[in-house]
Amino acid sequence: MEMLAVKGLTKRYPNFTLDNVTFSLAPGRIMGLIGKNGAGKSTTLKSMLNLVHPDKGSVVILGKDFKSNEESIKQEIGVVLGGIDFYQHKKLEDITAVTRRFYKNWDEASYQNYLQTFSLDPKKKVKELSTGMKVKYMIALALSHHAKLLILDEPTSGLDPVSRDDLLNLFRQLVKDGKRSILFSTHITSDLEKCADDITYIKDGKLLKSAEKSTFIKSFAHLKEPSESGDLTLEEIMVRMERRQYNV
Ligand SMILES: Nc1ncnc2c1ncn2[C@@H]1O[C@H](COP(=O)(O)OP(=O)(O)OP(=O)(O)O)[C@@H](O)[C@H]1O
Repeated sequence: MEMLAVKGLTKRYPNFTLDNVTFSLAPGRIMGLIGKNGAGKSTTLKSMLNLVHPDKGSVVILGKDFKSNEESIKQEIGVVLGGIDFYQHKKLEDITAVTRRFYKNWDEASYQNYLQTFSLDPKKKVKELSTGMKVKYMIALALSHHAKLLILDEPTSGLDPVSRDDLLNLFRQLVKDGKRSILFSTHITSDLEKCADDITYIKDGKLLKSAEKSTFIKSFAHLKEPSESGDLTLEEIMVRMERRQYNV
């Protein structure tokens, strides 16, 4: 069974349309959602989760239609969009106390274990955490209710190279038993060279390509210069696809 199947997702804003986006994610895999600023990555994630109401399309998560099973599916997924900056003055233990009540399958032993693993002090306030620690705390909350699908909007942005590498390693560990999958948006393409299995590329609100990483890269071979040997990097693919001409 697929972890996630998005079909024909469409969201119209006055000056932007997310247009008929379709992709799917299998168990045990990490998918990177890429696209330049304003391409529609966040709109894709928000529309999938009904945080903004899509005009068309269907989203099936863990075999169930999201719209008609929203409450039960939310118990089985972990979503980190935008972080926890609202709660700057709250202690982690207070945020956890609220979160814990929401999830029927909250696993306190797992939670305590993740706090230890990630060196998180529950007595600390959000404002006292580094960006990397905040992301790890959000992931600890998601994992403590045994989320099978993690959906993360730019989890590595603002992280230094060492913290980013650490988080990407964690992502690989999380999917290694084949029971979880991760979908995350980023414009740091080197993240994906390191850790993604699949790439979904949104350009101007449209799906340009969604495929397993090496297939994805090979499908852009036509962008290579005659003198270039080997595959293009994801960065080269994005830059060449998006390059604009200025008549100045
Ligand atoms: N609530 C809204 N009302 C109107 N337009 C919106 C709204 N939210 C987003 N948009 C528009 O939708 C487009 C896509 O935005 P979106 O945030 O999905 O892009 P993104 O790929 O996530 O960009 P970034 O990499 O900068 O985060 C933008 O043109 C944006 O202005």
